[in-house]
Amino acid sequence: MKDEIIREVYQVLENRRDHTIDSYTSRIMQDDDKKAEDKILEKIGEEAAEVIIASKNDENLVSESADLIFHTLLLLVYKGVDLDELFTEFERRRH
Ligand SMILES: N=c1c2ncn([C@@H]3O[C@H](COP(=O)(O)OP(=O)(O)OP(=O)(O)O)[C@@H](O)[C@H]3O)c2ncn1[C@@H]1O[C@H](COP(=O)(O)O)[C@@H](O)[C@H]1O
Repeated sequence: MKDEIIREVYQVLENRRDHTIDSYTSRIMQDDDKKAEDKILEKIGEEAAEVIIASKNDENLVSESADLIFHTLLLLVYKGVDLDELFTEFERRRH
């Protein structure tokens, strides 16, 4: 199933967090305490703005949304949230 890619990427990000390598996600998560979190939060802010612009211009909406979702997942991994917590939250809201 295509939606398995989210779980797959999440696992890669957890791995990057726990086993440092020379890569974008690994590097951003290894920054000292507050700095790492601030960098990820800054990216989320930028990507959110890019989604707004993409929507208004009817251009690159899928790609910009993927960037925003990706960086949100990165934040959850950095903060130690289990992916199932996110899925459970969506299930809880389902009516
Ligand atoms: N899905 C993504 C993904 N989406 C976006 N990005 C990166 O996020 C960064 C910021 O995106 P931007 O659009 O802001 O690009 P930019 O303006 O060049 O960014 P800056 O670095 O200059 O801020 C870029 O370096 C993108 O390559 C991603 N990097 C990684 N992944 C996934 O995460 C996994 C682990 O990544 P690595 O740590 O690179 O191995 C990969 O296998 C992928 O599946």
